[in-house]
Amino acid sequence: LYPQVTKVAKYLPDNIVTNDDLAEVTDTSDEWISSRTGIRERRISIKETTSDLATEVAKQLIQDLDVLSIDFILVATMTADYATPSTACLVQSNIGASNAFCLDINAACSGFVFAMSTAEKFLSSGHYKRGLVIGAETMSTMLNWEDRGTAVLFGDGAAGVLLENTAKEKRFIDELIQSDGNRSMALFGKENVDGNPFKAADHRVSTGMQMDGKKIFDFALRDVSKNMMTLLDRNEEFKDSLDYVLAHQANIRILEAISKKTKLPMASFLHNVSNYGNTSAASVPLLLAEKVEDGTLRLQSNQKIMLTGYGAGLTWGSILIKL
Ligand SMILES: O=C(O)C1CCN(c2ccc(-c3cc(CO)ccc3Cl)cn2)CC1
Repeated sequence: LYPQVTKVAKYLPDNIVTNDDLAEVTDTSDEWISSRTGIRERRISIKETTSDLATEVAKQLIQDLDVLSIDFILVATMTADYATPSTACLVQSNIGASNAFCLDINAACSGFVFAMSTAEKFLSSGHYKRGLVIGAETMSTMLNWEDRGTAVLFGDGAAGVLLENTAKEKRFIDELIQSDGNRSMALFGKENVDGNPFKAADHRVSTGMQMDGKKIFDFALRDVSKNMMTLLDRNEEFKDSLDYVLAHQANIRILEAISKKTKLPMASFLHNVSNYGNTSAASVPLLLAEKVEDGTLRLQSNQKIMLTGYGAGLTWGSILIKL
């Protein structure tokens, strides 16, 4: 038996922040944000942490399951509650999955794709049968709210899948997972750890996300398009009949540009960035969950999809899946 997606779930903080709401707290406008990114609103958590969001997803995924049958929990996040313990361990405690091993994966906006690739190897090894793979972020905790160029792009949210060895034929068809650490400083951020009074002033890094938008845009257009085409060119069956691309939802303009460069029709690029902004590792699973819930995608349908992540690291990667 082979690994397959048997359930999807999503969870979003209630608090909706529109572009106009942002225009009241920083020097921006609905026109600037929506014309350049396609984003109209996003969720900003008031008191829920990343582990709270991930736990709500996990609770939905284990419904009518024996929680003790969960072999592992992977949480893809760059906004973990703590450096340690992992957010995955907090989720384990919250749902009582006492037989699972748990770990976080930090591959920024490629996190969910990297975690799906990792989970598939755990399941294909024959050692494990069932696992949760969740992308969860409270990006609002790491934004530099003085930098209107980045603070307006991101949002909070979580979504994930139940993966089980229940398929009679292979459904994870192929993958191409890449990184380039040489370009790490094009997009980076950290928590405020400069409280240490002994730290020399010139060793203090300003907190929050810092992004060279142009460099990242060009990276996404060049490297991600090449990744997708390389993968499709070596999988004829997919190339001719790919149903949908579920790519990281950073910016609608980048999806349009990738569509043009790869000659994959824009209609095949599912998108919901307008409602959630860039939720980093949560964006691909959030799109997957929404499109299953609205019937565009159907589990066990044999629909051919490509999951694609790209972001800080730099990291990027795609997986071809038959649902
Ligand atoms: O048009 C403009 O002036 C600006 C130009 C800069 N923009 C950008 C640039 C980069 C990203 C981005 C971010 C990540 C991180 O998850 C990953 C992938 C991408 Cl492509 C999103 N927006 C916004 C509009």
